[in-house]
Amino acid sequence: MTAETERRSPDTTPLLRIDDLTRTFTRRGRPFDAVSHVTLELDAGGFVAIVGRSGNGKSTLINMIAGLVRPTGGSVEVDGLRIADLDDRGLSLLRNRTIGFVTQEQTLLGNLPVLDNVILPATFFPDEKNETVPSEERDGGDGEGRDRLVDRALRLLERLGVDGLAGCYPRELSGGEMRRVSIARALVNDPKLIIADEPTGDLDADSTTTVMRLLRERADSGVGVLMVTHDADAIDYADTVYRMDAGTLSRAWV
Ligand SMILES: Nc1ncnc2c1ncn2[C@@H]1O[C@H](COP(=O)(O)OP(=O)(O)OP(=O)(O)O)[C@@H](O)[C@H]1O
Repeated sequence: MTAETERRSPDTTPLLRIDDLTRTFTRRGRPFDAVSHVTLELDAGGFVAIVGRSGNGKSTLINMIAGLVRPTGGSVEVDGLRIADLDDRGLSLLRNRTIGFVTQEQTLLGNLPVLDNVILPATFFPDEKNETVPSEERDGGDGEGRDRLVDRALRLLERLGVDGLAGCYPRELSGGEMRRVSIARALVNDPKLIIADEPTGDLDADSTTTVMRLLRERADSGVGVLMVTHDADAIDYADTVYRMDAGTLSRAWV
């Protein structure tokens, strides 16, 4: 860890700090700010929802938080680490261990059954220090560690009402079932920060309640949750709601 990437004191640092974040794209020769000078802090245990019309920059914002899109200006710090200071491996580790990312698109691996998809994040980086996952579960390999990991994954799948699909392949699942499996995969490593892009897209009312109660519980237990949503029912579970409009973020009173 270099001086620049040294982790700051968790006592003084919010879990997520976004400072003057901007991303400019160029389309048909004309530059525009998809995200424009956004500043936001999220503490451990906080639950923030971001709403806004399609194309207003929400996905670009959360992709910058996850280090998938590089900012044009400003900075993102997650758990005391500046995203811009991390190399590819550092970013992968952060995404794997600190952030649980529920993407808008379906990203389950088609050649693996549901259960293997869910435990996959816990099988990465077997030789790295991992503070969130008990050591005996880190390798996801043979023996007791794998059994516990499988137990944890099955409990999450059960909680989300899709444990009966553990042996199925993604192509055999509906959109809403895939969404719930993706949520289980995002939570399996007990992330400190959950970023969820439309986590209730494709879900019926009962499944929406199940998912939102799970996210709320995680927040109540000290996890930071940042959710992008169009779903009025989902918004009710957040502490604070922001609106994204033409790349800028402001408090929404809903
Ligand atoms: N790589 C890119 N190059 C050029 N323009 C882009 C690129 N990615 C996104 N955009 C544009 O940036 C704007 C913001 O896109 P973004 O996907 O962040 O919106 P969004 O609010 O998440 O929309 P939705 O709710 O439909 O997912 C859109 O106008 C989009 O067309």
